Amino acid sequence: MTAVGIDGIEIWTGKLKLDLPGTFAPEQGDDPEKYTKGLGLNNSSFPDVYEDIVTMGANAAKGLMDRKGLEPEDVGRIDVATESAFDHSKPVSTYIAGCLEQVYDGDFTHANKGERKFACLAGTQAIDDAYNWIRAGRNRGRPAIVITTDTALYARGDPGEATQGAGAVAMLIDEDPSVVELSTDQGYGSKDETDFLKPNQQFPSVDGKRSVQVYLSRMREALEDYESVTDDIELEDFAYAPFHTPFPGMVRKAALLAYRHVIRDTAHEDALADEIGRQPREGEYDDREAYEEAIRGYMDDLKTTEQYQTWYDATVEPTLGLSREVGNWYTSSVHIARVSALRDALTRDREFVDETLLVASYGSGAQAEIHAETIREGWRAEIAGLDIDDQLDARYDLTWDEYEDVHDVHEYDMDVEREIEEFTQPDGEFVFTGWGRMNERKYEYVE
Ligand SMILES: CC(=O)CC(=O)SCCNC(=O)CCNC(=O)[C@H](O)C(C)(C)COP(=O)(O)OP(=O)(O)OC[C@H]1O[C@@H](n2cnc3c(N)ncnc32)[C@H](O)[C@@H]1OP(=O)(O)O
Repeated sequence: MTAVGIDGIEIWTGKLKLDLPGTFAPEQGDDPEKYTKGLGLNNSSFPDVYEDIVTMGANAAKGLMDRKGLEPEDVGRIDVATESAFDHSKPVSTYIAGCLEQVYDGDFTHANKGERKFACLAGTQAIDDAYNWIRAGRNRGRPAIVITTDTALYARGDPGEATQGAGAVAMLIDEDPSVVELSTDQGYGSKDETDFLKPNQQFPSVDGKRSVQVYLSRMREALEDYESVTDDIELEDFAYAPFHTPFPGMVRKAALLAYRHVIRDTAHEDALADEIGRQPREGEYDDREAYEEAIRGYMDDLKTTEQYQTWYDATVEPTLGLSREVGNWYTSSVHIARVSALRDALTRDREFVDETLLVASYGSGAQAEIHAETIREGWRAEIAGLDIDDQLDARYDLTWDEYEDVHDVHEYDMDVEREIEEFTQPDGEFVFTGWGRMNERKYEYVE
């Protein structure tokens, strides 16, 4: 079967930055280490006043098309995944295609466009759609562009405010891909949950503590489902394991749970037995409560072992690099985790063509999905071509007062009476310019 997967990637970060330990923590009266060590975040990205999900998505897509030498007619499909859409009918992909048509000679008239929604999972689902479309032979040899784009803002004062972020990723999905080939096998964990939702509102209603538990439960179910369609997973099978990363501390919890699950009844469990005992088995306990307490004790011990730490440092920690500097990008989050892993491999000059990633996506509401990806020959050139370090360095560092203004500017219901100036100068990018006669948002390309 022809390989299908990710052939190219571009990232666009919001052009502003909030320093969490330096600027946010003092205003909250918090110890800065709650952010750097507890949540695992240093900075969040924010959109400047002329940026939104369309400009960020269009800028990422233009970067991708230019790098891959594509014209609009070459593209058969544009799907956008977002949980920050401002229009209940017209998909964001049409706005983005409209932007791109301002700068290319051709148009996307014969491209299929859509929008995917399942919280942060939607980007992975949009990749699935493209994969299925190509595998079904309906693509006429053309690739798909999948764009994940979000302004992940929370209401002021919500505990989630510390985990905000804004940015976009554009990915080219094609046959014979340069970066990774996607596995056909997938595992799902899915249940109707009300942990994080936006019922006709811009900012989420969140039960933060519960959302953490829901994430872990759905991930466990997805892992079990994935194991049921593949051979049992071995730790050695995966070079990196990129997870959906709302904040790195969440992944720390998920990785520990996944490790415990995967090593059960293996030589890895045996090797730890002298140090921390074997994993509790439910049948050995009188009731569920006692069993769960024993599991918690085992996990506390497990995370201190050298065996676990070595695996975590090699396989999971490198996936968190970008997240620590940008915060939660919702639909993009697992995709920047993958890029972080590949950047780590590049820095280490690692030869790992044909090695495998275990990719774990998640969306509140709630569903997790797990699949594998195989590294392809062209990964190194694609990842070396990213300019994300320059973008991160160029971000404008907001003061507290400026952060409050920026949050107000991006809040739909907020009537900002004073004029808030842009903090950065647009340069070779799409910008938001105001509203049209039908309340549509308008965009221009600034040279
Ligand atoms: C939103 C999505 O993208 C979808 C999902 O993944 S849902 C799952 C994740 N959920 C979210 O991201 C929801 C939005 N976030 C939130 O609501 C909140 O950020 C949160 C509930 C996750 C945490 O908020 P909080 O209650 O203010 O933080 P709190 O739990 O006190 O502290 C965070 C961590 O820092 C640790 N910490 C606190 N102070 C510390 C200090 N001084 N030094 C070191 N660590 C510290 C805490 O112990 C805690 O770690 P553990 O959970 O491992 O114990």
